[in-house]
Amino acid sequence: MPEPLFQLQNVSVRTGGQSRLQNINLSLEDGIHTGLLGLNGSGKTTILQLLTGYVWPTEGTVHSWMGQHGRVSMQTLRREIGWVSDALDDRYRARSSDTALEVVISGYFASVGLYEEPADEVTAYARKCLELFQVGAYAEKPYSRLSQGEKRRVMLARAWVIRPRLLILDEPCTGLDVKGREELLSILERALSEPGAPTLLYVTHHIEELPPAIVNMALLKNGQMLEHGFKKEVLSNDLISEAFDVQASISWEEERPWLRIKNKMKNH
Ligand SMILES: Nc1ncnc2c1ncn2[C@@H]1O[C@H](COP(=O)(O)OP(=O)(O)OP(=O)(O)O)[C@@H](O)[C@H]1O
Repeated sequence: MPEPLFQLQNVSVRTGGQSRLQNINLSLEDGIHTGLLGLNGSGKTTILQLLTGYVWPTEGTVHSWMGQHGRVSMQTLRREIGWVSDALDDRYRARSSDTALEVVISGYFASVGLYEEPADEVTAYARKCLELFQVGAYAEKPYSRLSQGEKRRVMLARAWVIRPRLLILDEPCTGLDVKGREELLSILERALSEPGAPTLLYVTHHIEELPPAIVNMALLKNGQMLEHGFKKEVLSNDLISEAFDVQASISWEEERPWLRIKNKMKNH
């Protein structure tokens, strides 16, 4: 059995009287890439914040491979988690002259902007990460002038440069056209087959963009876990219809699921 990287046990989160998650049990296994799926407001971001210690459970416990949250240094843990999100991209908006290479190296220092002189090995590895995500040619270009697809790949390289154990991709295909999405997914798939690649947690509300490498799925609805387990069992017609409040069916093309809506709103 693979060892759990993270385990949420009976976790509930309430903030300011509002329930965000209720009685969540979730185990992320080392080397088993997992997708986290649910509509807007279903609790996906709250789970990410729990894993990274930016939100604490009102009830229940969170464990990582380092130990129970609250008993281990969150700073040390965060050094081993790569997180790609639009929120991070936004923080680079004001830094229009940073090059793609500087953006990647800043990931090594867990900063937005580069304030330290990197060792040669760090710079060399940052270039390798850019190559891995096929944006090596843009190393000296300002990040702000890259296309959405190129920016996203630079951000992947930024997350990769710390050699994370867990790689969180939070809606990585938002804003990409179909070609950009497919390019990103195939480059990601190749990167995940590299020796020492991290375990992936892929967060989305779009089924079509789940990469083939995903093995397990966790399906959320209204702050509750509808189902968690092997993807082909979790992504069933009934469970997806329930999660998305529509009559839906899933068809599989090799390892990729595609969604078809049979009719409009389920309960309307
Ligand atoms: N800081 C907060 N204080 C109170 N309630 C919050 C807070 N952040 C989120 N919530 C609520 O918690 C629930 C889950 O939100 P969350 O952001 O985790 O969902 P999500 O699945 O990530 O949504 P999206 O796909 O829109 O990002 C929602 O009802 C939301 O309104």
